[in-house]
Amino acid sequence: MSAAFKIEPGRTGAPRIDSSRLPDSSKALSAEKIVSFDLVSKTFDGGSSETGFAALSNVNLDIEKGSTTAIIGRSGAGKSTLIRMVNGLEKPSRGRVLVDGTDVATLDETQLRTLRRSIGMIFQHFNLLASRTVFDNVALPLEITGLPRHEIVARVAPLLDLVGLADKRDRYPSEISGGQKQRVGIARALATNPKLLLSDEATSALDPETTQAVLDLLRRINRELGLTILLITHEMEVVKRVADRVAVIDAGTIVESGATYDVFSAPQHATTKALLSGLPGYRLPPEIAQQLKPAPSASSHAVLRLSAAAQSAESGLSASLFSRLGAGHALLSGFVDEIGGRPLASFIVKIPASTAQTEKLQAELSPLGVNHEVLGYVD
Ligand SMILES: Nc1ncnc2c1ncn2[C@@H]1O[C@H](COP(=O)(O)OP(=O)(O)OP(=O)(O)O)[C@@H](O)[C@H]1O
Repeated sequence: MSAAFKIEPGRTGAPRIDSSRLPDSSKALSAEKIVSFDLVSKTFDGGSSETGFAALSNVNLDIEKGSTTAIIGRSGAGKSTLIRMVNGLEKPSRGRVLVDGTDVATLDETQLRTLRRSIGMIFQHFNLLASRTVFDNVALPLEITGLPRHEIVARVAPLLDLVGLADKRDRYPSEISGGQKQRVGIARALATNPKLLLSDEATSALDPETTQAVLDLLRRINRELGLTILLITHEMEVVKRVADRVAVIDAGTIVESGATYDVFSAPQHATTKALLSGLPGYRLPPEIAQQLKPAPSASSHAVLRLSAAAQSAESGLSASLFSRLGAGHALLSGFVDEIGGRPLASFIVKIPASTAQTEKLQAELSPLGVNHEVLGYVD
């Protein structure tokens, strides 16, 4: 776990992380911060309320240069408010937002315009101008800066190549698909050669196949151009596919953050667990979910979720794991997923409640590098 990513309450007790096992993209991250939220709070005027509505409270979060960081949380948790502070669209009521070390609140209009040119943004509904062709949409931010036409052409053409739309340059937005519209949005966001790309639910309006293609493109941009990406999403599939870092926000507070692999393999906070519960490997078989109780009775079984690096599974982990669970266990489901480029094996098992006493089980499973979580009890 990198020290540059502030650890919030809730990550205590998380599994130890062997940084030598981090994927190459994570290793390549510099510890330099591109964005820092420093004790940021935001209160909106609350209509009849005198105190207003606290949308963000004391948010501390660093975004590492070169990372792809996802901010996740339920609807209304404060994700958009947080991300909009990075380009000065929203101002903190307290605290500071630093971009490359500069407090955004101290910038005058001209400096703010310069900052915004260095930050690209893509949106759920693409925000393209219907009256402009693909080429002219991408060219727009450059026209605003007053760049001569020949330089605009020289900049836009390779961007259209990068996003695979060179053959659509003269089409209008109404003549291209949703995925292609988002590619135009990405090319437009890259036109001013930004150091940071903000993504606000960029794939939420796309079908799964198109989402994959757009995510692949974002991953390429992150790796090949070294662009830092800060995204907000409610899609956990998006997080596990592109984000090397994740921060979980709940009611305006960061409740958990860290490397995506660590957070996804051993979620600590109830909100994180709830957000992940729909992913394969976390999902309970429906008949078990229906029966699940919070406390054991005399004859009940504990339902556990076990997770471990799948490489260990190849080296005989599953055999030792299941032998340590004892003869009374039953495997309810198993899934190997890829989180941030690393395989993670998850099993849902049922064992006699008497063998699920945490300390004993911990002693059995820890040496194998297996995390476990008691999800509840069934008869
Ligand atoms: N301009 C505003 N005035 C008053 N309240 C606001 C304003 N903008 C946001 N809020 C409130 O602040 C809270 C956080 O809003 P925000 O849009 O940041 O959440 P979010 O996590 O992005 O939600 P969603 O996923 O639904 O977009 C919400 O309760 C919202 O109603």
